[in-house]
Amino acid sequence: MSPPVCSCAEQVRKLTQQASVMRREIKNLRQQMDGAIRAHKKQMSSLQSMLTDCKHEDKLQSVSKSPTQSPSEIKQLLEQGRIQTVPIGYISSCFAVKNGTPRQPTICSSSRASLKIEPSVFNNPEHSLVGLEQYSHIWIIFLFHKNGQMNYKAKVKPPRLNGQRVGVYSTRSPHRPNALGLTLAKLEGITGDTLHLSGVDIIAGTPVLDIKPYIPDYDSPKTRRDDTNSEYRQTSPFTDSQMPQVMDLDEEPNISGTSSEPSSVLRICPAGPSDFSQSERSGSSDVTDVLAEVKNYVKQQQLFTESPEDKQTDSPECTSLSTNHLSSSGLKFGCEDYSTIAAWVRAPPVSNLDVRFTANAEKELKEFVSCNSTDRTRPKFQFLKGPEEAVAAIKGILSADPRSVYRRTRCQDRLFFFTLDTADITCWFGDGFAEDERDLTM
Ligand SMILES: C[S@@+](CC[C@H](N)C(=O)[O-])C[C@H]1O[C@@H](n2cnc3c(N)ncnc32)[C@H](O)[C@@H]1O
Repeated sequence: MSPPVCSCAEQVRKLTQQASVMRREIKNLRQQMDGAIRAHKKQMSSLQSMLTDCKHEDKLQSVSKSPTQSPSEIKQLLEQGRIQTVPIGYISSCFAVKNGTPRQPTICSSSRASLKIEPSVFNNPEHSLVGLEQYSHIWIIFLFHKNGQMNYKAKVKPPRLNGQRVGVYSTRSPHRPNALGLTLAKLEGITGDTLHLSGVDIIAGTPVLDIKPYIPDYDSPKTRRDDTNSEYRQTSPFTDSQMPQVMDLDEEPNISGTSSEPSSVLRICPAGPSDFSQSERSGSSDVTDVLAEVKNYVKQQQLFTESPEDKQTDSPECTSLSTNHLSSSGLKFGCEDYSTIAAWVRAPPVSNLDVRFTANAEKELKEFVSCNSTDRTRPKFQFLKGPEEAVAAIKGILSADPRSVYRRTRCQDRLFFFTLDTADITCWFGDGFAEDERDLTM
């Protein structure tokens, strides 16, 4: 029996109604979903911009502030000179530890190091170096991070002053408030985000806070180096009789001269091929020279303080200047344009030391190959380009006597060890001469 027509039509009507309800529900759901998607998108975009802000904030924080500081606090701290610094990179160096590291870069121009700019400081660290390749030298501002307890005193005893105290700010001592070091290094080249340097006095792992190009026009006042009267411009607080007490600072020993006094002559026997075994003696610097220089200096000072009426200016360093009249301070205009340094820095009464190599050390050093070598059978330097550079570095370091005053004056032990690049150096300091039976070891 077939169903009645009316009930079928009724069913169709009900189904049609249900379908239309369902369509409405679907439409509603779609609208809700669209709304949700829009809201989600909006939320995502605001989250994204928050994230960008956070990243920017993080970067700023990582460079100059602690995470807890707000921008206004940072501004305030900056104005007070109390910002927290963050290294722009860390030094890789042929000097692993302080012992045996030259006291100034000029002592050891063949030393090598590199500095990679931290990616946390710039998104593209290599961009920060664009243009720097045009300079031959850069200033490196770094932290003496191995100063231990950060002790510092107003007066320090530089090693080469044999116990004498001077004001910390008249020296380049690492032990100073803020423990900041300043080195003028040679820029050998740049590859990507990495600077290749030579002539450094900085140990491996040293945090670098800043680098700047060396621009002689800005950084170097006129000197009398190219002038035969240069010595006359040096200032010294010491009289002739005091002079011998002042035995140079460790900071800038004069490396042009070698010792002429038997008591200070060293014979050092760690490393070096035979053709380098005798130090090339260049120039001479002894106490007599320094005293003569100081006498000249004192003479010049007297000339400066006399009035023009008393004395017609004919001092050697001023005759070349067109303005020879006196300033209000009593100094001649023009003369003060020239830089002056303490006499005991420019020409220290302490002579440099002679450096010699034993045959065995020469032989062992010759075994070393350059950092660029592919020879795996021989000991290889990590930074140095070969034995010649190592010899130059060793001579520079030892001729300036890297020992502490205590070690030099109180210890019986004349042996001294240090590490240069991948080579361990053993040497012997002696009066006049000494033997070295030790080997250069890797
Ligand atoms: C006398 S300081 C001079 C440094 C720089 N040229 C200056 O004038 O500020 C050089 C000595 O500092 C020491 N030194 C180097 N790097 C250091 C570091 N990261 N922490 C502590 N001492 C360091 C080494 O012993 C080196 O002989």
